Order: sequence, then structure tokens, then C-alpha cells
Amino acid sequence: MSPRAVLIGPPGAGKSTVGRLLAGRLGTAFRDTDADVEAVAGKPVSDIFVEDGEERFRELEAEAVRRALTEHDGVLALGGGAVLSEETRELLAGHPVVYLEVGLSQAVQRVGLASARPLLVLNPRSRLKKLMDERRPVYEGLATVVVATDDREPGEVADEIAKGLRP
Ligand SMILES: Nc1ncnc2c1ncn2[C@@H]1O[C@H](COP(=O)(O)OP(=O)(O)OP(=O)(O)O)[C@@H](O)[C@H]1O
Ligand SMILES: O=C(O)C1=C[C@@H](O)[C@@H](O)[C@H](O)C1
Ligand SMILES: [Mg+2]
Repeated sequence: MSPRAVLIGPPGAGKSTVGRLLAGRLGTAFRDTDADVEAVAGKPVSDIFVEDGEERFRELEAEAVRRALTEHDGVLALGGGAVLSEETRELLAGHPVVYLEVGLSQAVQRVGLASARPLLVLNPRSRLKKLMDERRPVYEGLATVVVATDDREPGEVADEIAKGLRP
């Protein structure tokens, strides 16, 4: 079993939002590794960061990706930083990996200034810029498809991805 599409990209790219819409269009299930990690840990991502640390979160995340890539045959959204794991990058080879691109200003607007995202609590704009600059080459290197999302509704993005996927 393997996913029809794996969505990657920074916070605010729309992986969860577009992923859910795409799954609806394809008539398949949606899964999100952030939700899987929360289910295993029994608490929100932000609490895992605070109480257990980012390193522990990354371990749980890598495990969640490993499981989802073999158990799930629908649309899979990864957490924004899941691609930081070398194991995850290797496991993504051979899968349809869709990189949702977003520019800094729209990413900042989408995640909101009072962000619940633990990595963006302080100085969200500058932290998001640094994170996006560092990760862009990683996302690009893994992507089999790149889809721009600036100035586009989530539904339009989902339609473009659906058209480009193999039946
Ligand atoms: N194309 C879009 N246009 C406008 N708003 C969008 C678009 N895509 C997503 N959003 C909005 O941006 C916010 C963040 O989207 P979402 O949670 O799907 O991002 P994400 O990529 O899953 O982020 P994370 O890495 O933190 O999980 C949501 O409020 C969503 O409604
Ligand atoms: O970009 C990131 O590193 C993160 C994105 C979210 O999806 C969550 O996985 C968490 O907030 C970390
Ligand atoms: Mg998400």
C-alpha cells in the first residue's frame, strides 16, 4: 500500500487544507502525520515541543511517516519539518511527492501572527523566513511535482494536483 500523493512544504503552504480537499476529489482518505503524532502522544504538537522537546517530536514524526507510507493509500500530508529526517527523505523516494510552494508574505498571513505552531511563537516572520530559506532546497530536491499556491484558493490548488496525478 502506498499514498496517491504525499504533500510537503513549509507551515502555511496548505498541506493539511489542500490535502483534505484533494482526498475528497480523488474519493480517497486523508491522513496527516501531525495528527498521527498527536494521537500517539495523546497531546497537541505544541505540548510535545514544550514538554518533551523538538527532538522527541522529530522521532515520533519519523515513526509516523514510516507507518503512514506503508499503511495509507490516500493523500498524506507531512508536517512541515518532516523532511529534516534523513530516513524520511530516503523513504520518500519513489512516491509522488507534491511540494506546495508559498511566498513568505502569504505564509505569514496564513499561519497568523499569534501562531499555535511551536517553532513560530517568537518572531514568526523572521523564523518563518529562516526556516523557508533553509528548507526550500530540500523540498525542491524531494518533489516530483511543484505547485504554486500564492494568490490561489485551496480548491484551485487541489484541482491542479488532481489533474497532474496518475489515475
Ligand atoms: N491557498 C490558500 N489560500 C489561502 N489560505 C490558505 C491556502 N492554503 C491554506 N490556507 C490557510 O492557511 C492556514 C494554514 O494552512 P494549513 O494548516 O493547511 O497549512 P500546513 O501546510 O498544513 O501547515 P503546517 O506545516 O503547520 O501543518 C489555514 O488557515 C488555511 O485555511
Ligand atoms: O515546520 C515545522 O517544523 C513544523 C510544522 C508543523 O506541521 C508541525 O509538525 C510542527 O509545528 C513543526
Ligand atoms: Mg498541516
